[in-house]
Amino acid sequence: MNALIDARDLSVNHPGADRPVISHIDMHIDPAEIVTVVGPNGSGKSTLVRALLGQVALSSGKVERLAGLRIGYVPQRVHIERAMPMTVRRFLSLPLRVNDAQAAQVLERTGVPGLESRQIISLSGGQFQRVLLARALLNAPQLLVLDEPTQGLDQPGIVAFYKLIEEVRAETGAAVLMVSHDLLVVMRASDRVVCLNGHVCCQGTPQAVSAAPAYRALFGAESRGTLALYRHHHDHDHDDVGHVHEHVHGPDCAHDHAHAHDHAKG
Ligand SMILES: Nc1ncnc2c1ncn2[C@@H]1O[C@H](COP(=O)(O)OP(=O)(O)OP(=O)(O)O)[C@@H](O)[C@H]1O
Repeated sequence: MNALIDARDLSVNHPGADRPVISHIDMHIDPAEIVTVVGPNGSGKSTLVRALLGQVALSSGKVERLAGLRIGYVPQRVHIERAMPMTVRRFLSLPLRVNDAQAAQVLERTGVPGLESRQIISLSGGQFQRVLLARALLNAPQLLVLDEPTQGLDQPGIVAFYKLIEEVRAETGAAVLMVSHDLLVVMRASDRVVCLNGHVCCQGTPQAVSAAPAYRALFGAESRGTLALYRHHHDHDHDDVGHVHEHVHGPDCAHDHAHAHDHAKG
């Protein structure tokens, strides 16, 4: 089946920056898969997502999106919307007008039924994220794009949110592209993980990425938790963990080589 998005050799230079924020990235999103982008602050995750959506100018490369692709996008910075005096019902009708039944149904689906008359500003962080997800689902997206959807949620809230995402994927067949800092939960809930630090350090199944030196170097102590998650199951021969694609550094790399030392150490 055709990829929903296929990107080749993507580089983005923000105005005034002395080097590319992201460089030479190849990436694709297939139908119905959950792909999560992880990486340190400032590693270009949001820029990559916006480049895939055609929202930033590319300095190199090409992005192909399936013709007519329906995308439900929840951007990272929605605090302005949140501060506006507005009911949930009205918020759901922006920009796409929906009827009461559709609004009620989508709120039910995202686990926050009956919130229509509540002011956006009065919602808890977890309720607000579910309302954002509800709005993103209204145009029956083939691809949901969620930029740090669990920011500000506590651990049970994070786990519950990812569970909801998996349910939505199973029901609708939508692919999901996420940016996240919740390494442990991401590893459980994703089909594929892309580890970013200006360039793609490594990508593959969660299991393969969690064992990759580049991932371990980038996330240090935090990565041990995700590796342990898989080691736990490795009391038998297990070659089929999927392939990890690691970036090979060259003389033209314009990015931070922090993790290259780890390769050298073996
Ligand atoms: N529109 C812009 N103009 C100039 N610089 C930008 C712009 N957007 C992002 N940047 C810079 O590009 C770098 C990468 O930003 P980006 O938001 O893509 O990273 P991120 O990995 O999503 O970060 P975080 O985890 O903190 O959200 C940062 O140094 C940021 O300041």
